[in-house]
Amino acid sequence: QQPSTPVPTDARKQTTLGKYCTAMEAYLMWRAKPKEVVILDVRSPEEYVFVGHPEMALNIPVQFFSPAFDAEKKSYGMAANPDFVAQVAKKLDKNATIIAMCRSGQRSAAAVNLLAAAGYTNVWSMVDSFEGDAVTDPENLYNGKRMKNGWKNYGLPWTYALNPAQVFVK
Ligand SMILES: O=S(=O)([O-])[S-]
Repeated sequence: QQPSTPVPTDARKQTTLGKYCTAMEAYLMWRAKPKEVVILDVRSPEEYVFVGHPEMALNIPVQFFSPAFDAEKKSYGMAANPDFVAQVAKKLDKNATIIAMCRSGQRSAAAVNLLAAAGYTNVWSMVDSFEGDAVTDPENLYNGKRMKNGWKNYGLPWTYALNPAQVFVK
C-alpha cells in the first residue's frame, strides 16, 4: 500500500517529487520490501550515533554538524555536505526506492530535492522523521519537546548500535 501523506503545509518540508510518508508508513513500506526500500538517514553522524537511528537506516549526511556556536540564533551551525549526491550514487541507483529521513522532515526534503535534481525519481520524504514535531501547547508538560510523532515516538525499531555497512564513512 502506498503512503497517503498529503503535501506538508510547511514549505521547508516540501519536495519537487511530491512523495511524502510518515515514519509509520515508511516502516510499513520497508517491511513489505526490505531488500528494495532503503531508509536513508541524512542527519549528521553525531545524531545517528547519539540520538539513535532506525535499525535498517543507511547514514549519508546532507549536512554536517558545525561546532561554531551562533549566539544570536542560539544554535550551532550546519554545513552542507558537498559530496552528498556523489556519496549516495556510490550506493544507490537512480531508480532505487529511497525514503529520506532526518530529525523532523526539513533536511530530508532538502536531500530529496538534491537527489531529484540529479535524476533520482522515487525518493520519499519522511515528514515527521526520527524525532517528530514538537508539542506546541504551553499547558502541556511536554511543551517544546519532540513528542508528537516520528519514528522514535511511534516505538518503531531503532538502535544506537553501529553496523559498518550502514554508518557514514567518508
Ligand atoms: O532538518 S530537520 O527537520 O531535521 S530540523
